[in-house]
Amino acid sequence: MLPSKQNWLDKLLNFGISEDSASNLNYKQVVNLALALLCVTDIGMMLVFAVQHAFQVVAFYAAFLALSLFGFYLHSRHYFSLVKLIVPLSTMVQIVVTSLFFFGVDSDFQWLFITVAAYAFTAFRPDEKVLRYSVILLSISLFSVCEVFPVTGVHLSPSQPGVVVVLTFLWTLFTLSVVISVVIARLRKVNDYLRILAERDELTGLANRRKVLTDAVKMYTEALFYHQPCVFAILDLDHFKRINDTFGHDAGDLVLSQISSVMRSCLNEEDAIGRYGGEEFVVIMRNTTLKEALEKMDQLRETVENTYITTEKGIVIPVTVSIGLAAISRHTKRYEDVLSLADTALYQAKKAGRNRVVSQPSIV
Ligand SMILES: Nc1nc2c(ncn2[C@@H]2O[C@H](COP(=O)(O)OP(=O)(O)OP(=O)(O)O)[C@@H](O)[C@H]2O)c(=O)[nH]1
Repeated sequence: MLPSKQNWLDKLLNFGISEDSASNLNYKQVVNLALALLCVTDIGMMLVFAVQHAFQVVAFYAAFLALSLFGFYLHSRHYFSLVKLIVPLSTMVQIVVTSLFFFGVDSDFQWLFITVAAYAFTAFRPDEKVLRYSVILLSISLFSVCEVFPVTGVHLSPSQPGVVVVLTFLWTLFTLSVVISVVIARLRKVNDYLRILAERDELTGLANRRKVLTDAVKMYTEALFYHQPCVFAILDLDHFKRINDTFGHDAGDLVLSQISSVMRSCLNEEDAIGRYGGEEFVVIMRNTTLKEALEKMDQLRETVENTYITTEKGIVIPVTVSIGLAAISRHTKRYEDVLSLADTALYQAKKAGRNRVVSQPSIV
């Protein structure tokens, strides 16, 4: 099967980039993209001039193609800073020589300097301002040289400059849109990653308090809107302080993370679970009656009771959980009311001896 377009693009953008270079990731990807675009341009130019039998010019572009490929090699050998400079310098030389000596400035080929400026803005970090603005200034100067010395191209017939103008415009447009779309795609990925970080509890991998409460509001509203049953549960590990005091805080962390996975595995995809705080969790079961939720939570309680957490030192820690349940009803005006009822039920479960499930209202 052929790899998807996204796969190809990702492979190209990440060529020669190792895990440890995450802080430079976007800049390195822009350099890879620029190298790839340079290769495509050089191959295109070689074809154009080969058709015109201008083989010295073909050799000129072949040399720059080799330089770009060497750039990929250097990149894979971690000479990133060098490659980052080779790209704009190689591009500028090619644009100047092509404008002044091959196509002539009538072709407006020199407008490709816009892509060098775009590169300078996206490939150099904010702390590399000197390099960034040097490249931009050099591009502007060379562009001005091309505009001031109106040399007629030696390789274009009188009608051809117009075609080159159109192609230059299209290639600039294409290059800029590729750079912009890559930058936007990267921003989106970073954004998604940050959102996941902001919504996840680091220790347990479950949703954190903010996320599970957002889910609670959403599921509460949906249940009211579609007239579906929905149950909230608060789960609290029993005597957790004792676990910490007896086996140490690290063992407590281990219990929290492993019991979280066990609890998640007892739920459906549709159910939401999150760490409410400390050793307390919230579960929201959509489209579930109180009776069904009681059964499900009792199974979960039993599974936790039968799970023995073993520490690195081989110490086995028994864990139990108490659970309070409450369903959305016409008496509940806000999701906080349901949570508060579930909390009351949890208190009753604790008071009645722990390791049990109690609902509000209770059903026998
Ligand atoms: N290891 C560890 N302990 C935590 C964490 N968050 C909270 N705790 C501890 O959890 C304990 C909760 O204790 P309590 O609120 O007294 O509850 P409990 O001992 O479970 O007693 P009951 O709930 O009445 O069964 C406290 O000792 C907290 O320090 C955490 O992230 N890691």
